[in-house]
Amino acid sequence: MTAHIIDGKAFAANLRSRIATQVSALKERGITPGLAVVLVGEDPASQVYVRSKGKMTVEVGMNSWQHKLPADTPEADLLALIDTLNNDPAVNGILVQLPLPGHMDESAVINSIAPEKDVDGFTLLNVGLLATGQKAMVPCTPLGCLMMLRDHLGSLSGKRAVVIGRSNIVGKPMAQLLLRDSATVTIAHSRTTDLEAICREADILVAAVGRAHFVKADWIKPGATVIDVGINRTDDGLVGDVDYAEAVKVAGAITPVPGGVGPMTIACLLANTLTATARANGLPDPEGLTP
Ligand SMILES: Nc1nc2c(c(=O)[nH]1)N[C@@H](CN(C=O)c1ccc(C(=O)N[C@@H](CCC(=O)O)C(=O)O)cc1)CN2
Repeated sequence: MTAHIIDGKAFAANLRSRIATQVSALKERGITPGLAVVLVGEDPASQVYVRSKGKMTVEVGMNSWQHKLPADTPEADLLALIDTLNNDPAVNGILVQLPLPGHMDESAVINSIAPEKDVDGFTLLNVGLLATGQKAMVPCTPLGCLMMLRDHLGSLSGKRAVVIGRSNIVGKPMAQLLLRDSATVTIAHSRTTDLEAICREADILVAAVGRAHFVKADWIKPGATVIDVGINRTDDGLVGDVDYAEAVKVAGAITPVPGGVGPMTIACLLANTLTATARANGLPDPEGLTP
């Protein structure tokens, strides 16, 4: 028996089409959501992601602005740009593409974004709101994973979830979201002792460790749902954190790489931009786009 393949590409396309419908409805009320994306430097992967974000923002009917700054831009110039965007009422969402060049203080830059426009959900306020179970902007990648998990499993209540990875962008917020859905959550990482045994207890296994084929098939409980967040460029092309070819024979369901979590990241960015727009205009949160 092979696992059900969770098709993130199709799921994301469906999500974008629902977002486009809700954007049309807002436009009829004279409101056009707008997303500003800032890219500093010429990292090739970041350039691809930013281009893709701009294209999809326009496709769902939103306004899109892209600010591309040279790699040696002084941090003060970037902070000044963010301040301008914070004060522009046409801009509902602001995203600074990561990673930033080494001379910049990532935390200072992120926390200069107005929390209500922080569609990445990375500012301290949004991190704290999520951690305390309050209305927050939720980081896009974990939000996309949660949507796919709920769609596949229904209720997550009581399920044993293991998240491998403790990053601020994926691991920690993913764990918060699973906890919020009443899963029993373990955050593991590359230094966790007995990692394999811990993984084997998981009904839900989220791999976000950033190492190609790190998770082996015999770490997976038969029938478990496996979400692979890894994007690793190798000589064999783009691969995830899970040894997919073997894992697919053990898991009950699994996301592929590419075509799993990645496309959901951008769709959820658009979802967050719509949510930020609704909140800025005193409207209820859009249906089905927030946790
Ligand atoms: N400010 C942010 N920076 C970064 C984030 C983020 O959420 N906010 N996440 C990643 C990069 N990222 C979006 O920015 C991203 C990564 C991957 C994909 C994607 O669709 N991947 C495809 C494969 C594409 C390829 O060939 O490279 C897939 O998995 O199918 C979208 C967005 C780091 N920076």
